[in-house]
Amino acid sequence: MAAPCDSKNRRELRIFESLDDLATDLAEYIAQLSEASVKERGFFTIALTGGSLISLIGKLCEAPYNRTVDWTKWYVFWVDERAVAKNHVDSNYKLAKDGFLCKVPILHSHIYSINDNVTVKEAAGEYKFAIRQLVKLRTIDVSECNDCPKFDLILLEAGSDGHVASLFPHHTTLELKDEWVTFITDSPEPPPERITFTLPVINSASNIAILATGGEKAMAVRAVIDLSADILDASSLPASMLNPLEGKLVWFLDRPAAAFIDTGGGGGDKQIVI
Ligand SMILES: O=C1O[C@H](COP(=O)(O)O)[C@@H](O)[C@H](O)[C@H]1O
Repeated sequence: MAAPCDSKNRRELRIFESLDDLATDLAEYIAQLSEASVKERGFFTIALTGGSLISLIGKLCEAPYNRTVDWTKWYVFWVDERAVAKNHVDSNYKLAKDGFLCKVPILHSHIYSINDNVTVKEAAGEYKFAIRQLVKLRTIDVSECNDCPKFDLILLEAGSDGHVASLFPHHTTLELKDEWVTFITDSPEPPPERITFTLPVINSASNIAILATGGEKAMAVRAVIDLSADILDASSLPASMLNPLEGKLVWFLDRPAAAFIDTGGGGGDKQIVI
């Protein structure tokens, strides 16, 4: 029986002068987590998302990481997927395959993409089943707080409305406590049908990295980071509901996205524990 855990809410902000600086630091951060997980558990389980994230992890495909990362120990998942064919321009799988997976030697059998040939309900069920099998084998670690899968790293990107994965403001999916994976048919952003991890799974990860780049995300970033304690209705801003139970949350921001938060003045790349 899992014991409830108190969230330590360990959060860190990393703010970069350029996207190139951000991408360099992000690649090093992922490579270090991969090395630590492989050393400790023999595997590295990572869940990807869509958006600009994939191009920002591109430096992992280059030297030194293309040689130093133990790619054969990687297991790749998706935090969310859109219900479109795998060769569709909106597919998060296609984005990751073309921009990242085809450039590194991850084993094909370790890539857990979401079925695009069945209904979203069936795809969510199949995906949950696959994850459950890997939890039983301890390829995916398990949270001692709630028996949820505990991914080594979940990568997210905040939308300008504060959504993360396919968890949108005020949506009932934000209330799910017992489901690992769910589906929606009414996404406010196209396409309407999507499959997504729930908050309990995301918050059970050992590490959550969330990216926000560009000025159009600055208001949402400010609301989550500076004002999160004052938000009366957290569901208006799903990114404010990221609250790792045992893990660590790191925000990767460029200057435009960090424009409205207090970074203590001065320029240069910054790392702030909050
Ligand atoms: O719809 C989605 O959006 C987010 C990123 O938001 P964007 O506004 O920067 O496009 C993405 O992370 C998520 O995987 C995706 O399905």
